[in-house]
Amino acid sequence: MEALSMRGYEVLNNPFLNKGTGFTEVEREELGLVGLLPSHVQSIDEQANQAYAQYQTKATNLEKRLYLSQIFNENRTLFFNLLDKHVAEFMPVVYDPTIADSIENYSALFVNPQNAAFLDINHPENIQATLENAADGREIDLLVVTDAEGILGIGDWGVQGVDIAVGKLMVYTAAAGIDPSHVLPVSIDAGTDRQSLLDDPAYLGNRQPRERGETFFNFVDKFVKTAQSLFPEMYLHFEDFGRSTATKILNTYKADWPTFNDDIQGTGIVVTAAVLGALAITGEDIKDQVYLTYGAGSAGTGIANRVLAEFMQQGLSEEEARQRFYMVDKQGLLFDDDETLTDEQRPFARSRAEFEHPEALTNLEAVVKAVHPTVLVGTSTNPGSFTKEIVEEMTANTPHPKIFPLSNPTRLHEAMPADIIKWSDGKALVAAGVPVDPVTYSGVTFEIGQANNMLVYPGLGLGTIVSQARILSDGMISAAAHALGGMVDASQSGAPVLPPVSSLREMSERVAIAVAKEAVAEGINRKSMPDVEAAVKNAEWIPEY
Ligand SMILES: NC(=O)c1ccc[n+]([C@@H]2O[C@H](COP(=O)([O-])OP(=O)(O)OC[C@H]3O[C@@H](n4cnc5c(N)ncnc54)[C@H](O)[C@@H]3O)[C@@H](O)[C@H]2O)c1
Ligand SMILES: O=C(O)C[C@H](O)C(=O)O
Ligand SMILES: [Mn+2]
Repeated sequence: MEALSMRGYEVLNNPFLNKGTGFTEVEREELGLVGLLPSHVQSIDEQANQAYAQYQTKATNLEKRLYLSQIFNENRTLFFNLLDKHVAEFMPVVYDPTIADSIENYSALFVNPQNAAFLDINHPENIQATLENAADGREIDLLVVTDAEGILGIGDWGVQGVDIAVGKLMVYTAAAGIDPSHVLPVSIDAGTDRQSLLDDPAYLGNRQPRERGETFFNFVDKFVKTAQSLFPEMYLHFEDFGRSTATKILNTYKADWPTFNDDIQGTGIVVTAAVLGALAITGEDIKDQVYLTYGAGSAGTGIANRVLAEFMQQGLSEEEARQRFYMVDKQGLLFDDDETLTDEQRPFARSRAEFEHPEALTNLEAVVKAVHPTVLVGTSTNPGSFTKEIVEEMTANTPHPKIFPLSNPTRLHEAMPADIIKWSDGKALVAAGVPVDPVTYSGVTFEIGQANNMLVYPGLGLGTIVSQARILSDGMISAAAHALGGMVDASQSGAPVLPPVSSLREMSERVAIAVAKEAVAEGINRKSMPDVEAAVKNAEWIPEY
């Protein structure tokens, strides 16, 4: 960034350069800031303490988020310094679940475009100018793009979904020290099928039905090719695309460019790590597990593929591994004679001949009774669907059921961890998509792991960016799952199946090192890395002046 060519208000109004009252007297002289600020020079710690005191006066999480966004809009360094000091407390406010409220209210709350690139489906000719304008001469290493067709579990939010790209990038910096001046959030405004937005006079996006098919895919392709030519070092992260486009887009680009789909791959890694963590606690063998997906969309099938790969890595043939997987979606257990199956579901579909009464397997409870899962993962967006009966049934058939309700935000969780622990008489190992408080049951305090892709995507991105890996390989993804899965404390009763969010930085660094080492081992790093650990540590941006 051409910091020194800017002066006065240009500097104060640039969130990547602004230090506010933190500018020293010398800097004020040099940058034409004399008289533009109150005279007292504050340290970043003083600024952060003052901001934290203000933060605490805000009544709701959404108000807290808006307050922090204001700091983000004005001074990125201060924002990330503050986030660093209070990471576990701020994460639910900056990110999930509060981010869902900010997306739903984006147009009404709009004050600042937050340096995002807003691509308009009606103007493919503007893609290049949009990306160039938004990058504003900055080198871009990381781009998070959403078309917002499937925001969390809350569906299509049109241009308002841009907040998920901004929010995911906040987590990249907070967790893995990605330099916030080297990132770009991107919204593809392809219209929306949400009638309430189309009817809302305050809605800030295109008021038209969502564009699909060839027009949509051609637009995405033009965007990807343009971004690749403008930002040749870029790691490309796709977020919250719809079930019918997410895998297709990932598969189009992943063999030639470092491309990542967070819902499919990030969630796959975190849940694999959670399964490995749970098995480390119970001492069970992965080969004895029976895995049931509830909600077989992008996340559900992405997770199942990653856990399946882990079964195979641990010695099962593909056929043996597939025998241990079942999938339930709206229609019930997925059968191979069902013509509505998606391409991603089909390999997991079962034969009706395996069951005495296949016609009865149209709901989760019936399937749980028939297949006796030991692992149940919810990515269905169907709240309350892991009932007492289901949890009791699993507990009757396996000593330690592993039950992970992952649908976000909180109101969509398939069950709340406290209920699962109660219904299983303290036997279940639970992880949830959002942060939840520890649960005390029969004298044991259970810490609940947060099986959210935030635990892994920042480190995965950092490791890939630092090594300048040509692609994000399957081996790098597996290395990330193992790095995270090896971080549980099996000796402590009530231990979580995943490490706590308070150790996000340590986790991300560990994942980044494992991922970069794997890139080097595979020979796909474009940057030579004699000392991977040092390279990862040196790459981490520190939020100080
Ligand atoms: N914890 C995490 O890190 C994480 C990551 C990704 C997604 N998720 C959550 O998972 C959920 C799904 O996300 P996605 O991206 O896979 O969405 P998606 O739309 O691709 O998939 C949802 C699937 O659930 C199915 N479904 C809907 N209602 C159902 C019902 N009543 N019974 C059974 N199946 C039903 C849909 O048919 C679809 O196949 C969301 O709530 C999202 O927030 C969590
Ligand atoms: O955004 C999150 O909190 C996780 C995940 O990517 C989701 O779509 O729910
Ligand atoms: Mn997502």
